[in-house]
Amino acid sequence: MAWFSAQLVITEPELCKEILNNKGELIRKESPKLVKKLSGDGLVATTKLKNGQNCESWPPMLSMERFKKMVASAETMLERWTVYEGKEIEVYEEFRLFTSEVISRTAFGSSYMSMIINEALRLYPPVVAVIRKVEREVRLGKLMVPSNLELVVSIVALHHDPQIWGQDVQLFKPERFSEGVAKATNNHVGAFIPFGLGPRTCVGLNFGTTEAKIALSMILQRYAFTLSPGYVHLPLRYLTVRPQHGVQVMLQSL
Ligand code: HEM
Repeated sequence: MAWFSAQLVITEPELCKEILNNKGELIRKESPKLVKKLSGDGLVATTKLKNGQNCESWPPMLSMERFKKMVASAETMLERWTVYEGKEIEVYEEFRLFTSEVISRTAFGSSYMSMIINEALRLYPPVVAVIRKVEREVRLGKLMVPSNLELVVSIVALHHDPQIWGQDVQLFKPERFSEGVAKATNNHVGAFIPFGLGPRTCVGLNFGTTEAKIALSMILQRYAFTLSPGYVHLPLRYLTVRPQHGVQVMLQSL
């Protein structure tokens, strides 16, 4: 736990769990202006309209137009299939590249690919921290926290705590997750939270991880790739964490 200007930065898994599990009566979600523009107040927020009625706010980034773009490739496939209307479709060709192994890996998690994705999200969590504001004085563990204080749940600190992950915390070791997240974190529920925790958990969790698995499966079926010697490792936080100079790879067609 540490002060960062007027904000209290929380790094203990138990406290983080307690804060994020709060349903918002005592500890409210607080987002930087830019994030608010994208995600509004989140999905569980209710705002008062001018006529006094309540209305559920819908995050701008979840607009229908954006969803349509996200599922564009599936739409293209479906469009191609419209010419087959009324006939049986030979789907084998469409799915030829999706071997049963890839499909089961993609669909049923617990694979080396899930371990790789978890380890990447551990070392480089795209969202480094989430912020909450204390509405009314509240007890957190042994602390009495006054109202209006901003709490920063530091995801990046939790993910780099050697007491949880061991002395090799800085190494990229997907095997940590070979027996699941609970085992990897020694049952510290709040220690691995790339998508947040509690009532405000990311709604894109399944979409995001499935999309990554499908994209990776498709690439790995067609190409082998190695990192280019020109790659410079420089993770940068600009709203989310990203490689400042991109990731240059050398592709070899299989
Ligand atoms: C690797 C990809 C992603 C990561 C690491 C991520 C991470 C997060 C985190 C940490 C939160 C919790 C914020 C908080 O507690 O204050 C969150 C919330 C949210 N995420 Fe994601 N996210 C990802 C992808 C997505 C995608 C693809 C979508 C949309 C399809 C999405 C939609 C949302 C929304 C709407 C919320 C707000 C939920 C609420 O406050 O009720 N995210 N995300």
